[in-house]
Amino acid sequence: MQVLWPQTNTLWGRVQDYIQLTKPRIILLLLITTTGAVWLASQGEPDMDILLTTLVTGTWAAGSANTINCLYDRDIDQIMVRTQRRPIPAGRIRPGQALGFAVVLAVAAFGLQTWRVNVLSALLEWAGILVYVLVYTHWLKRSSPQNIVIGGAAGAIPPLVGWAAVTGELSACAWILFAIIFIWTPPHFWALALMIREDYAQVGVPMLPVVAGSEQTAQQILLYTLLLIPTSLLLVYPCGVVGGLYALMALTLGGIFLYKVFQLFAQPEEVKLARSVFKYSIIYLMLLSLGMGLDRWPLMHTWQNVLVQKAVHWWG
Ligand code: HEM
Ligand SMILES: CC(C)=CCC/C(C)=C/CC/C(C)=C/COP(=O)(O)OP(=O)(O)O
Repeated sequence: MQVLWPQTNTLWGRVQDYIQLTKPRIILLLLITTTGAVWLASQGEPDMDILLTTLVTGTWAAGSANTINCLYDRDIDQIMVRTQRRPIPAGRIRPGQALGFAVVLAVAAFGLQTWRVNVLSALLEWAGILVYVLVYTHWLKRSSPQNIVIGGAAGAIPPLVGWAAVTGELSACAWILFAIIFIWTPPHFWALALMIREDYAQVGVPMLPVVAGSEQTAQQILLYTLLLIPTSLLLVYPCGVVGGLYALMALTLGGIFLYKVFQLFAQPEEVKLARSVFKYSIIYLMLLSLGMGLDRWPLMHTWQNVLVQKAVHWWG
């Protein structure tokens, strides 16, 4: 069968196609979690050069990983309704072009991050690409219903990159940031998979809702969400890198998450509830990262100390 590659005519159309390959909305959230880590590691006073360079190279590295994923999965992406119109399955970008683009992005990310920041953070960016491409996309996605639990480690690497960019090493607190996203990933993804499980079933991808059904998936979502809340608080104690404002935000955001997940647990077949959990998972992670930033905002820190002192005085 002859394959046609209808090219997009205008330059802007081509640029848009390449941007689409990188899954930019997902990158935005990855950058937000990276920024949260940079903020905490530098105690609210980040070096702007380090922050901006890490965000630029993080965009390139994640863009490279996502492009390779689009390339590798082009066979199933062509069949699933959600992914059919992506540039490779729709024939707007050739596989060879996508590969070249991904290699350039990965090499540029490594070079710039090593040159301007440090080699550990650059190596971690490459580790993110390798885990996502080899462990998740190649090894587990099509073979195990636990694919995203283990493969989810890739998406949890950006905070390690941010931390290493500032300190040149990985402390226990960096690993707690990693753990927060690692545990957040199953509720995030399985809620979505509940909504589109027919798509996955059609192409034989063994996502948990396809293999184990809605009830067990909702149960697993609940377990991970229950674990997520105490994990998010480890940054307050024993880490001590954030204080009361973050704790309040983590508890409130976690409480809302748990409420939504309980609703889904009660009615696991209700697609509307799964959609609500999926959308909220994104808002949760955005606001939790914002909470880290706000808590360590220099002025906010002073206010918190004053409030704590007043409270102690009042009670005492
Ligand atoms: C292995 C782990 C993960 C899997 C399997 C996964 C899977 C997905 C899928 C299939 C989508 C729908 C994309 C689409 O409609 O084209 C999605 C959306 C999204 N994911 Fe994840 N995800 C994972 C981890 C993450 C991580 C770590 C982040 C960021 C910290 C993230 C952020 C997002 C965002 C922001 C969206 C919404 C994108 C939009 O509005 O189109 N995901 N995820
Ligand atoms: C440090 C660094 C560079 C880390 C890379 C992290 C990264 C790119 C995570 C992406 C996670 C994600 C969107 C998985 C979805 O894949 P999928 O194949 O299930 O989604 P799809 O079906 O929409 O293609």
